[in-house]
Amino acid sequence: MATVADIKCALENVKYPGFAKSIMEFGFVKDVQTDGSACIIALEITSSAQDVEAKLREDISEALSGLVENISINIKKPEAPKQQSNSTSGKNIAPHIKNFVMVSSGKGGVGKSTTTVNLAVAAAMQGKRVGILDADIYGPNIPRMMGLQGREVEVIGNKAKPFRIYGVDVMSMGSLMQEGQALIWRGAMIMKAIEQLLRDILWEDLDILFIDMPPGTGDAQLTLAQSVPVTCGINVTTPQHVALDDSRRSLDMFEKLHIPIGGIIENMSGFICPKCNEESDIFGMGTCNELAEQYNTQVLGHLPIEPAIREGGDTGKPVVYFQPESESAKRYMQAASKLIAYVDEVSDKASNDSIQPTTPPGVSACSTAGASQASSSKSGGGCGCH
Ligand SMILES: Nc1ncnc2c1ncn2[C@@H]1O[C@H](COP(=O)(O)OP(=O)(O)OP(=O)(O)O)[C@@H](O)[C@H]1O
Repeated sequence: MATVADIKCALENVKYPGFAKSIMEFGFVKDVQTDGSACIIALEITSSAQDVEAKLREDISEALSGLVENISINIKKPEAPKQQSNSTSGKNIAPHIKNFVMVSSGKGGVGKSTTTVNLAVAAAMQGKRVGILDADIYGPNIPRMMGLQGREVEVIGNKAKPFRIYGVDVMSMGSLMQEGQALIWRGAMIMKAIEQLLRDILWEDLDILFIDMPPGTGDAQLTLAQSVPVTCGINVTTPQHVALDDSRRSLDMFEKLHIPIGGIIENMSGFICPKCNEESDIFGMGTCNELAEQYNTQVLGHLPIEPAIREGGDTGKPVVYFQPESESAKRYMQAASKLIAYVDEVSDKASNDSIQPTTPPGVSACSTAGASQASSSKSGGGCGCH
């Protein structure tokens, strides 16, 4: 005759799908009742995904198969989120910021930070209250591109004040680390850093916070999406086919995290000669139109290779602000207004309800390691996005 203790002991072996910890360790088992041959188990889980429920039913039945004959499993779970939105009931650690735009790229060096800077300044020039959060922890270039290198961060209480320049509030990991300081980031550290950049910075009430992400798809992206309801993501790519392949991964990530896709910027699309102003094709042009169609999104702009863009980045004088008559500046302005229109359209729908972590605070939801192993956890295994 199985007892409640026997059943609970067997449930210790049932892992929560995608994680290394059991449903008992997570505290998801709320009640167990048995008369020895039949049992009723009440679970409360944080995922609304059908496949998580189905897997749990299967694993629990298997774990109890030799112990009791009749098993009844009641699972309480959150309501399923609407598609293409990330819902208003999820976590938001910076609620005074109206919209969050995640700027991503499949790989490094394609002009993600350059795009972030120029789109943000362009949006500010169009009357929006704008901020830039440089979350590219591996290569924070925003301070140089915004002319903030060497400037001391002002600390008020235990919070840091963003810099204000060209009408934009700016904070970067680069301004908080010593120059040249190299850090090796692990899952739990990345989570903490991203959360602090949102929570411990004195952000004003902003219309849009542009977030310059590290290249690729990893813990930083997932943490951001879990910390605030990201209004939309944009992808920056160059026109070569190899770059487009990497972009697909980035766009897939948005879909997986239920982040609406605001559009694609095709950067280094053609070359504008500074001498004759003629535009010529170098890496290809217009190749991301098909990608945009595939992901049911828009191309925000085709930005040419223009020396003025690079010079603006190197000297901390964004081209959109300092050379508004240049072709690039005009295209950034157009791209920003397209993005603003999209943000206004989807703003109310933003929610991250469906991707909340099921792990305790400080433990990476992407990690298969338990809380006690958090400091040595590697990302990989299961992740918290359902
Ligand atoms: N359209 C462009 N024309 C000329 N130079 C450009 C253009 N876009 C970006 N660059 C230059 O290319 C270099 C890389 O750009 P940027 O740092 O923005 O890329 P990134 O994708 O953010 O890189 P990382 O992922 O390494 O941070 C910079 O020197 C920048 O000034």
